[in-house]
Amino acid sequence: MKILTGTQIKEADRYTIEHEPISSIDLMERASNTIAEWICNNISKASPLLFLIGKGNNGGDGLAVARILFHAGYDCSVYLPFEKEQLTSECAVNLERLPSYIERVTDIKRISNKHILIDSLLGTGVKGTLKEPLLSIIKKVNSLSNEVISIDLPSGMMSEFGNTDQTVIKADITLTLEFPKLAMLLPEAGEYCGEIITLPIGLNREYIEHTPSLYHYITLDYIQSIRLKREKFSHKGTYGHALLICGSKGMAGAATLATGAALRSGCGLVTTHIPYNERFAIQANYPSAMMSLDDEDYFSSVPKDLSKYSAIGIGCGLGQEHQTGEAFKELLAASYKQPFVIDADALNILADNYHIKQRIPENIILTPHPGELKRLVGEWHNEEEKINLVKRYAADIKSIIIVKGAHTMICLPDGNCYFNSTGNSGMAKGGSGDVLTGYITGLLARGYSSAHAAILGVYVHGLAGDKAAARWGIESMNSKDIIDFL
Ligand SMILES: NC(=O)C1=CN([C@@H]2O[C@H](COP(=O)(O)OP(=O)(O)OC[C@H]3O[C@@H](n4cnc5c(N)ncnc54)[C@H](OP(=O)(O)O)[C@@H]3O)[C@@H](O)[C@H]2O)[C@@H](O)CC1
Ligand SMILES: [K+]
Repeated sequence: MKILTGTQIKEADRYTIEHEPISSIDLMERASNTIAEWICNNISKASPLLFLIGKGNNGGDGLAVARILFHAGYDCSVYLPFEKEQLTSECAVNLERLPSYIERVTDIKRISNKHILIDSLLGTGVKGTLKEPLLSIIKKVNSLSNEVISIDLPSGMMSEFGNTDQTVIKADITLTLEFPKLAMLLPEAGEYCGEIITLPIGLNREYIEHTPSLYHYITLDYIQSIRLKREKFSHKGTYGHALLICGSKGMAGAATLATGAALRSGCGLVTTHIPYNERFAIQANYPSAMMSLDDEDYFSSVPKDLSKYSAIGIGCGLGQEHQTGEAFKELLAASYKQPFVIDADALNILADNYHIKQRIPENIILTPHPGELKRLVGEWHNEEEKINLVKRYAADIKSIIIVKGAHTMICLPDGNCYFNSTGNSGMAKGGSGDVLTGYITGLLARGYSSAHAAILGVYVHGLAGDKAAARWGIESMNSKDIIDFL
């Protein structure tokens, strides 16, 4: 799913009104019906709803939803801190349509803690730092313990960048219209959204298809469209051979997790290159994997006959011994330009070694967490700068960078960025990255292109994490549980 900018969304709004055709007020009504339907299906009528209304069309949505839910039997009241003359025309029409039985709250200090607050103060129209009276209202709301549901965006949040010092409503749920907005997926302010629910409101398909965007949200439909079929008349040779170069003294766990994940990818064979003394964990846990053994307690010698491997993953638990760096260099020189995944210590070796950066083949996949990313691309001061640094580095090495975190971002060398829609904070634990590296290496061996392996790998890894969280709880789940659900 494309992610359009706030400006593009306004244009899509205008285009839809002109070409469907539909009037602006009817489009607002359609959006409001969709929002109201979601609330009817998910929020009990026992909870009183207090609508916080702004003077723009986001406020218009709030007033229309209040009316629809009132007629559906909800206990609704509204708080409107503006005069009628200040409202946009659609907002004013919806104020006129509001049944007089709906209570008008005049003092925000009188909100009871039983109310669910429906935040429709500001949507995509916000510009710059917040002005009064909204600044004080949003600060007040953030000091309360009430549940908050935001319409379109948590009020105050700008759709793309510039949220570093912005005051934003802290929502528990955000019902966003048509597309998630880029800022919702970035660490700067993404935390303010709570759970993100995307509600289609029927903006013009043709306009959306023809509007260029470098940003995409990964959906299940897209994942299903890129999945490869498994042939009936096939054998293990059909599905590729993954080589993992992982583990060092005391770090056999990382290699074991990567191996287990690669075995779930659908590839035909998995070989793990690991120090001889660390081989037991893999033998005991994953008899389906083969091993290539290193005489040292760390990666020191390139596995024999690299031509038989269709993809190579290197880095999990590797350590940063000098000899490991040398062996990495030899590996790159001896490889047959197979697709690579480079993770963890191998990324740190890459960041510190210009000669290795010069030798890496094109179209490989780098999987840094934020600390490793800084070593690769340098420091940033805000999300816009970070994304630009990542795009530049990906273009420079003509490869894919997976920036791990909430809504993991996959940046392709052509500048397209895909944001993940699966995963949870229970995955922020040791070993999750090893599972991802093993799984993506397996997908590359299985025959996926680098871009598809990265996108599919990240999505399925997050989905497995969500299933592990449902089974064990977000606190208790650990990285090995993710493998069980791949
Ligand atoms: N996309 C679609 O297809 C559809 C979109 N729809 C809905 O429309 C919403 C967008 O509506 P919108 O454009 O009227 O803007 P909105 O967010 O309500 O705010 C505008 C007001 O904010 C004010 N303001 C600005 N900055 C401020 C600041 N820093 N601090 C304080 N105030 C500030 C500004 O006032 P001003 O500064 O100009 O005095 C202006 O009056 C969108 O999010 C969605 O909910 C649906 O109805 C149907 C289909
Ligand atoms: K809002």
